[in-house]
Amino acid sequence: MLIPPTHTSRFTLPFPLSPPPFLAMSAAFTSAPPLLFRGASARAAVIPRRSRRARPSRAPRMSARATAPGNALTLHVDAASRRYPILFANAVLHKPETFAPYLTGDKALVVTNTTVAALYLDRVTAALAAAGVAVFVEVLPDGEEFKSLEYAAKIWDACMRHRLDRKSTLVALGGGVIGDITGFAAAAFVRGVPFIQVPTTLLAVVDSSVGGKTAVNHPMGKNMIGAFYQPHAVVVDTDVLATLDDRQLAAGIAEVVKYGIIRDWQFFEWCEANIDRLVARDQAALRYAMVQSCKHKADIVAADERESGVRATLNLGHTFGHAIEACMGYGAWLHGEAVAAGMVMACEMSVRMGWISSDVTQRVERVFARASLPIRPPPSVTLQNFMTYISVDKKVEAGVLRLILLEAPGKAVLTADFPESVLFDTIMHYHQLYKASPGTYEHAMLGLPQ
Ligand SMILES: O=C(O)C(=O)C[C@@H](O)[C@H](O)[C@H](O)COP(=O)(O)O
Repeated sequence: MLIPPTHTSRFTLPFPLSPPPFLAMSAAFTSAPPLLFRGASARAAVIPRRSRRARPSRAPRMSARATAPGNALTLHVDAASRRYPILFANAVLHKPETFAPYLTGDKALVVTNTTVAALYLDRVTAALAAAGVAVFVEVLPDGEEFKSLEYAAKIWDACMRHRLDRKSTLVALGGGVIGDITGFAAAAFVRGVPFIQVPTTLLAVVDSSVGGKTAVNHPMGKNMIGAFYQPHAVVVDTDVLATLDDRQLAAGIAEVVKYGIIRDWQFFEWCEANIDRLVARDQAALRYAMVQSCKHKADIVAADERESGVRATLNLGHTFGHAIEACMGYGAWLHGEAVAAGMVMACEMSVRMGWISSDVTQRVERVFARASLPIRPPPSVTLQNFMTYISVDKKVEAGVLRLILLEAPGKAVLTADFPESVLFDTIMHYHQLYKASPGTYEHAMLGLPQ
């Protein structure tokens, strides 16, 4: 039996929680132990806060170093387990020299999806072959719903079939799903083979390809099965963004804006001022956004590779967002879309805690709305659904729920220092908004499944 610390209040929502319909067979949910809440009075901020009404953050000093001539740019990620480059260039996917420095053995397996294969697979396989390795290919279906153990096993089958060995390289050519599942397959195959990230979505460039979080989803929770496993290189060919559809572009913009919200308010203000350029794919604006985002990510990963502290702030909005993704069925909402709505919810909760003014939430909502991102959770995800998925969030420790909230504009904090009522009220706020004005609410969800 779990004995909670004395200052921790027990979670009071009725248990056992009911699973959403598509998980009705899952006994694991119905036997879930209660979450614990520390409550607002306890000493609980995991990353210490200075004062409740802290000032907006100034731009942090970033350590990622940039090298490379001309239009090309190389940043470095100094993770504790591996140092590796993020290469920015254009029109480089067909060039053997793009990959050659990072290939170790005599074989490479390119993992991609059906959409990306049609666009870029030929040039990547040609470049790898010209770099001197035997090249094999595994093409997965496109979508978050395929980021599962079943599809990771297909990658391992391919590794076995083609007799890959410890020096062989896996190449993840695609967006976040392909990067995460391939990285996970690389981490586990013969206990670890080298892999190269070749992100083809904005979200993968600015977020998932950097930092070594690899994983597959479990029906009960997003990214629940995975490993911290850094790539040997991240190759960003900025030309690939030209083929990205508008929805995918917006999903990436959500993660770009996140860096401003969590640690660099000046960058948020730059995003506010330049959101129309980003949406219009202005090359200079996109490049600036990508480089700034990767610098932030590299900086955080260098400080805290395995998320024992500051790295958790990258999870702003993810507790709510992951609940939306899992509850709606993986793939119904894109990750970036769910996280955008989740970030709005986290801001709203921070307002209710009295830590930031409502003006901050409104500004975040305006930027997301201009990028055609949802700023409301779907009404079909009930309070109980939210709590069911939140109960398996990776930031829950010893049964205590911890969230990323804002203590100031540009200053995120990992904290258990909130009463459960504020969390419930925040979630219920959206249900009340929906009831009061379904039409307006639907507009704020932009036609996504409800
Ligand atoms: O790199 C990180 O750390 C992040 O949390 C970045 C997130 O934006 C990303 O979605 C990540 O995959 C989420 O990780 P998880 O641990 O919440 O599953």
